[in-house]
Amino acid sequence: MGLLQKGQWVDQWYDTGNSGGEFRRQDSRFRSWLTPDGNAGPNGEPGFKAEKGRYHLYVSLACPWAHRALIFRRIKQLQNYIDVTVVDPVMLKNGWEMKDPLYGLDFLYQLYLKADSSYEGRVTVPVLWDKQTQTIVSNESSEIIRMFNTAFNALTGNTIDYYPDTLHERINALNERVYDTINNGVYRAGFATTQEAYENAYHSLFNSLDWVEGLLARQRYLGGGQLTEADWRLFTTLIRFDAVYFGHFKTNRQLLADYPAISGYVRELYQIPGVSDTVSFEHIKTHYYASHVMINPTGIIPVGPAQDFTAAHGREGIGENS
Ligand SMILES: N[C@@H](CCC(=O)N[C@@H](CS)C(=O)NCC(=O)O)C(=O)O
Repeated sequence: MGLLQKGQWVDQWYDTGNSGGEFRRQDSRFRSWLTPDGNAGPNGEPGFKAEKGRYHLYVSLACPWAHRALIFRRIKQLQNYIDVTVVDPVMLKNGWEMKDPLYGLDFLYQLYLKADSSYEGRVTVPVLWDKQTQTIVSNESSEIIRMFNTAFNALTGNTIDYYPDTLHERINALNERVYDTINNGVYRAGFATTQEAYENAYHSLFNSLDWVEGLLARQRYLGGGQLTEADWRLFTTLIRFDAVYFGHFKTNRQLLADYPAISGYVRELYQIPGVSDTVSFEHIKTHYYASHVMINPTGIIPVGPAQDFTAAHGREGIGENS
């Protein structure tokens, strides 16, 4: 675990010294957009044109943020348009390691330096790479999934919209709470270095999970009757919860298996065609338990829990009469 400083890789755990023991996630720095025609994206910067075979996605199968991008690649049928490299599950002193098919690199930080030799900061997945200009288009998963949602529609013919105009406000509000308290909330609990910071994260996490359970008892998806990006953003945290966060990050008031609506919902999303192919519990468990030596110094990877995401989800008809 480390970061780039002055063109050099430095092995360093997260610094929580100036934030009262609280883990603060660094903002992503590469924020360009893929667009159908290469015109500027929402942030006004020059865009990158959606083209078959031009872009490459670097992911970790362990990482919930990278997982979002992988799911959108699958559900938007982009497999023949964008190739993928999966980094090694264990991330230690050199950061993410890989067998890079494009340039023969060994470490993800080398790709960041190739894009920008003056880049400073953490080296994270996912990375959406442009082979043509040899740079990073984006390393921000929330924006990569928005690009995948629409940029290739004319090429693939897949026009399913996970961020429909009519639901923007609702989805944005859901995303904000889910990001702060659940997606990033589990990390704020797990990476806290003071009791207070951990407990704050723990309580806001379970307040939000109780709220999600209430919503999902009444309606099929987070935004109502329609599956949206808000569901996929939540799903990648939920699927890891009982196997990793509950124990490793000490978010252990209860298992998700003990929330009836949430657990049926996770099974439903897991069973959507193609999604299970994006889930690797081997990478998920190996990564967290073997990489975070500060939290789990023995590196022992738990054998359990026994889980069956293929069991009947029972979500048909939820919310239909309301
Ligand atoms: N905001 C980023 C966060 C990505 C992120 O933090 N990825 C983690 C893996 S789950 C990572 O690569 N961490 C390496 C590090 O922080 O050094 C996104 O959503 O794309």
